[in-house]
Amino acid sequence: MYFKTCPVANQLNSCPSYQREDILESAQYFMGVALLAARRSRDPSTQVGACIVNEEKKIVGVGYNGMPNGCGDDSLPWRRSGDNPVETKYFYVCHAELNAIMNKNSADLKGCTIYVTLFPCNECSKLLIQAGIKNVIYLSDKYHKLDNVIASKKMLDLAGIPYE
Ligand SMILES: O=c1[nH]c(=O)n([C@H]2C[C@H](O)[C@@H](COP(=O)(O)O)O2)cc1CO
Ligand SMILES: [Zn+2]
Repeated sequence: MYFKTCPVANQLNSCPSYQREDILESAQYFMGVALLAARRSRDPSTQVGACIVNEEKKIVGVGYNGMPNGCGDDSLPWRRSGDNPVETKYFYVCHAELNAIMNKNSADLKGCTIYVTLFPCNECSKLLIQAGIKNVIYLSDKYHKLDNVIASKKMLDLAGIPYE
């Protein structure tokens, strides 16, 4: 049993078995890392972060949505709509999940959990499934009515990957 205040000396930290108890839970920590990564995104409307964690609870990949490497942050559009889809961001932006997978520092991602601030789209779910990710933890599901998210959930269900 551990005490915040040592019951013997009635003094903080004086007990050899003292340890802090109000620590961040691991799920909060990993989602916190995803949220911090999202803050690196230059997308003016939606910033997404992803943090991939292995079965030993070690972070093995982090990413956020951004333009492809070498394409220059000012060379491609960030707008959401326009007369020509080529002039919107959607053809270009690399999703947070893709970047987290590509940034992995382990041989593979089999059995990993992904913490992601926005529910993965259908393309990202394909990547997660093929990479061997076994669990999805998300914060926002703001696009749950969109077909791509419905399709995404369909694939995750079929692949036996829970999301919560
Ligand atoms: O799975 C995802 N991962 C991800 O990084 N994104 C990014 C792509 C865009 O930069 C942004 C969505 O933009 P918007 O909300 O303006 O449509 O979020 C979007 C999704 C799902 O839509
Ligand atoms: Zn996606």
